[in-house]
Amino acid sequence: MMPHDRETTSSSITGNCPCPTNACKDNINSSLHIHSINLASNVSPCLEEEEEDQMQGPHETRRQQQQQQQQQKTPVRFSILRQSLRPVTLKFEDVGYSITLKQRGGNCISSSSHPKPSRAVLNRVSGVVRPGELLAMLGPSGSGKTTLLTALAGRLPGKISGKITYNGLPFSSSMKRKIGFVSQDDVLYPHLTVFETLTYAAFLRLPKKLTREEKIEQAELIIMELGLNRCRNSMVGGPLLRGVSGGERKRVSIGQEMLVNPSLLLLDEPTSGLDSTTAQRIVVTLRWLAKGGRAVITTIHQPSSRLYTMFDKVLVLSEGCPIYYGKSGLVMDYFGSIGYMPGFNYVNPADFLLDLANGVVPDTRQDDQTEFPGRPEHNDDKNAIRQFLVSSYKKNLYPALKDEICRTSIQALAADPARVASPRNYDNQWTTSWWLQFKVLLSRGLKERKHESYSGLRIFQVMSVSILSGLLWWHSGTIHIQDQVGLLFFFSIFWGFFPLFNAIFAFPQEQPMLKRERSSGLYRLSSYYFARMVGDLPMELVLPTIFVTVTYWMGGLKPSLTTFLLTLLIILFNVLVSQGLGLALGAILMDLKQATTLSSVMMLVFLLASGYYIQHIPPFIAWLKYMSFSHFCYKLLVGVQYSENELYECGAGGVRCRVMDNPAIEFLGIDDMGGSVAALAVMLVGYRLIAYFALRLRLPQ
Ligand SMILES: Nc1ncnc2c1ncn2[C@@H]1O[C@H](COP(=O)(O)OP(=O)(O)OP(=O)(O)O)[C@@H](O)[C@H]1O
Repeated sequence: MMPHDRETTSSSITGNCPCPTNACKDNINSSLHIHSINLASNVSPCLEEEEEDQMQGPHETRRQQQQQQQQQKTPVRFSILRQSLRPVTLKFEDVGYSITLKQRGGNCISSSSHPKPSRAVLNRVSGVVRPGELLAMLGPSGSGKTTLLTALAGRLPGKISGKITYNGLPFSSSMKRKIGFVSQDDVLYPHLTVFETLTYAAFLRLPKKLTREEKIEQAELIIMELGLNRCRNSMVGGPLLRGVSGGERKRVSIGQEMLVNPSLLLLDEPTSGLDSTTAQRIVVTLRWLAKGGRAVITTIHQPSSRLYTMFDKVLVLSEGCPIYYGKSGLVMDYFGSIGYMPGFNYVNPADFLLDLANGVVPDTRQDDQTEFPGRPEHNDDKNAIRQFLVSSYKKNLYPALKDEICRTSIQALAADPARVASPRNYDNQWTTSWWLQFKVLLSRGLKERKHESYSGLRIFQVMSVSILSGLLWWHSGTIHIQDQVGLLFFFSIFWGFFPLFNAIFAFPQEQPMLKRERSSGLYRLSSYYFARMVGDLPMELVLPTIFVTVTYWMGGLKPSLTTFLLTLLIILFNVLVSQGLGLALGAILMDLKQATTLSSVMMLVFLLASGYYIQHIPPFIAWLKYMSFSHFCYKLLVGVQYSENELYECGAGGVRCRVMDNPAIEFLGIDDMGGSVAALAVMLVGYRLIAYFALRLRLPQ
């Protein structure tokens, strides 16, 4: 399984392999090529598949043999993960972080009777991780591991004290593209399959110079590497949709970040909830990634002893304070030197470390009569033990660590002349072009939302309302002009409400994914925004078109194709404006409850102020109608339906009246149609601009 082990065994055959891509032409790429053979031919598929193979009949086996032969004929693969393109040395010095307490008396660290308004979550934590090293952060739940990891990834909001540098430089927008961050909660699109998720990630993350096929190939390699082949075509799933298992989902998250070919990879509990074999497989992969010149940091809960031995360094936290930082193999010696020799029950050093970090020393050999100054006499005083461990760290390990940090600063500068020669190299451009980002995001959005957009329920909702209203207004005719005007008003209101409430969900629902991907600098906000707008269009326009077609002709409106088409155009215009308002409200508030409440109030105001229900609105509040897109839509609909000099039957015995004399139409006024179109156009652009800038403010730059 360990890829770098395979590398040594198969390098001898590189000379014979055909070189399929341009990328293979130079020396660097020929080393990628070496690895490709390993991955393509030597990677053992996941265990389940091997077992399945054994159970399959000869026909299946023959098919697989054919596939293998086919594979041998196809171009040999290479892996971008073979080597980090720009190794990064991460240093963190005396990192501190506090949170403000919202409620009084919630302080679990301070024993003071006067609770402080803030609580230290991290307290002067330091360390260095060089390319090629795998650092594990251990500590009890709540000890600050995730907080530190998030700080190191440059994603922690608020003020962080101390210093965090990457090759001696502070966090920058170019650095964020070199960091892979796997959070504890898997943020993935539930309706995409494993293969689709990783392929879209490859399209967005891998550099322009790779072709589409090469990017797909990289996604395939990751699938093989993480043992996801069996579930490659299963939906990822989420809280409301059953998909792949939790462990598989975690591996998909890791795979996504591996596709950045990160220089620095940070993982928050990547093995949680996994069986020990899969956990080991993941740590082996992390180790391999580290050996490819990356700095890898992972938090981990209770690693088994065989996992523990794979870590190069360990950082142990206890209530935000470090109690050990150093080589994983020296941990027992260190704690032995300060008076905590592990007893025979501690086969796993991680168990021993976690007990100590909790202030528990139940099974140590303290009967050796050696004096350890300061060591608490009573093993049941957890706070005293923790304090002793923290002060021992400060006395014994911290000075050497400071030295190491200092030395690393000088080495990092020497090892990275590119930075000195051309600091601007660091401000690199986007990995992919705007157009490619747009295309990928559009395709991904369409796939992810097709279930929602084309949901039978939604179609049923619109169709049933259209048929019902067609029946209610059945062949109304101008003789009942008031009813006809009512139908036009209903058009403007229904197609104001419906798109508005659908659009409100767009950004709040996608926020976690957007935050994650924007933090990694995957794409421009504008490419995402346009892809979203365009992706929503088909369904936003198809449903009202069907609705209007059915209801217009059933409702007996003017039987003129031109009038029908104009009516349809006005309603589609209204739909786009209303959708824009929904997007803006969603982006500003980013809270579904607040957004739906506010929009229902707004729509109610628009409904009342549009001029259909109340025709004598007091002048001091009459301006409200100018805020209402429904008012302009209603006015335009009436304007195209009736002409100024048109007559209609207004009484018994064939009495005819002017349309303009009808009180509702007279009050509305059907002059100045151009003004209404202009008002809607301003709203169409304005709401979308507001939504865009609100998103910019809300999301990481
Ligand atoms: N934004 C926040 N608001 C309130 N408390 C916070 C916040 N961020 C961190 N904390 C607190 O800081 C402490 C450290 O949290 P953190 O998530 O870093 O711990 P952890 O070691 O990763 O825990 P676990 O292993 O359970 O994930 C916890 O007590 C947590 O409640």
